[in-house]
Amino acid sequence: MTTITHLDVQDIRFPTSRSLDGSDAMNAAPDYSAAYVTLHTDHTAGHQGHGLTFTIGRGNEICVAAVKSLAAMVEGRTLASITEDMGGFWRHITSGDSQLRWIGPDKGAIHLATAAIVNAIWDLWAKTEGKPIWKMLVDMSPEQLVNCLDFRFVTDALTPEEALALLKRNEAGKAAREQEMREHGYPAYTTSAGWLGYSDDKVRHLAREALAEGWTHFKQKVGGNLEEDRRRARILREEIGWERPLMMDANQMWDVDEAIANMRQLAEFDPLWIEEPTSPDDILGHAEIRRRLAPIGVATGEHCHNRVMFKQLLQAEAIDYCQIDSARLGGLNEVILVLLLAAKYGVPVCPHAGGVGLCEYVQHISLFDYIAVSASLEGRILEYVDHLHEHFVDPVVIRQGRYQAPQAPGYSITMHPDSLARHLYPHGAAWQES
Ligand SMILES: C[C@H](O)[C@@H](O)CC(=O)C(=O)O
Ligand SMILES: [Mg+2]
Repeated sequence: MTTITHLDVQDIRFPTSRSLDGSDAMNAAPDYSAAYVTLHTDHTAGHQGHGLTFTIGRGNEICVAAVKSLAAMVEGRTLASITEDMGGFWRHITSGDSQLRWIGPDKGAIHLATAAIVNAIWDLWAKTEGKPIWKMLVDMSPEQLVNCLDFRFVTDALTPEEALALLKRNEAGKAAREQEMREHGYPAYTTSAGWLGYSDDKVRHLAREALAEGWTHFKQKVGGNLEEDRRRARILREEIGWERPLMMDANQMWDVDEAIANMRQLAEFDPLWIEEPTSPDDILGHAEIRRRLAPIGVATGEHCHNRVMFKQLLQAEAIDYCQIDSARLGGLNEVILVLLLAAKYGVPVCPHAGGVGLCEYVQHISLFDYIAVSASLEGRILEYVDHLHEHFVDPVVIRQGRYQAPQAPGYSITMHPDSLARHLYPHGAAWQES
């Protein structure tokens, strides 16, 4: 029996703003950061659970404080007492302390902190089972998976019985799809040539490099100056041609009518989707943009903080692509629920991964989605950004623009101790250099 003896949380920050990696129109100079959780245990093999939530610098200390406030929910508990009723555990950590719930509910720093802890529990569980998360999920029965979910507030759109039926409908082909993923990997697109703060030369050079590496789908940032957006789109089209899909991401810069007007200007570059065209909370605004911009698709989700928001985006037919974020939703339990909601509404899930550790997380989610939930790759493409993977013990592996299925047990989110020490904010060595 494994007991979680105590929880540690560290404020880890990478000075990515120095090179403008990750920059966009709204987030001009992000320092990719993580509130990094370690669950210490008395497991005889010394297993620890790791999880992180992602921020872009200042404010990371607020997530760290929120993790500390939630720590008592898991400290002293046996892993089995949690995993035998994962749905109940998730209800407990999100609603069990009504005073803490008040500063959410299911949103903001407290929900980001929830994600870090919940994902650390899943990581620990998968390590003790000796399986990567995606494989552990694929091997669970539909009943076990449904037992991990909290359907509160979504039963008008998805009941446990419907979730069970969705998971059962594609059971037949699971083994073949697993084999296919092990052999070929999951298709991805790169955002790394398209950050807003990069010079034209850098965009051109990175696009060429990415093409040579076998990338077939590209994303660029827009939403600053329209003429500059057009110039960068022209560069990208010159390099990648017109056959390869190009996506655009405005990171919430526009009002609804502005988004429509600006995207009509950018339509000549044939974008597959416009991502976060407006406020992430404006469900009807997204629906309006989608209706008036078709056939350009509308994508959103990296700032969509819970299952209720996704439910409404789907009910309102507001999105063509559902971009769940593995650390903004309250961890894997809520992610799985949204995968099922999206499957019910027939909307492809293309997870967000622009951040530290997010690529490591989402590869598991998309593999599980394909093998056990959607059984389709149509309209599905997983984001990749080429930053900070060297800090992870089991980093993502990409070949010819496809994520290779991870083999190591866990959620691939464990970081090297020296990386943690070096990037501990504010005293780590990385923060002492100018
Ligand atoms: C601040 C982040 O880098 C953001 O730009 C990521 C993002 O929007 C994406 O990857 O999509
Ligand atoms: Mg984005």
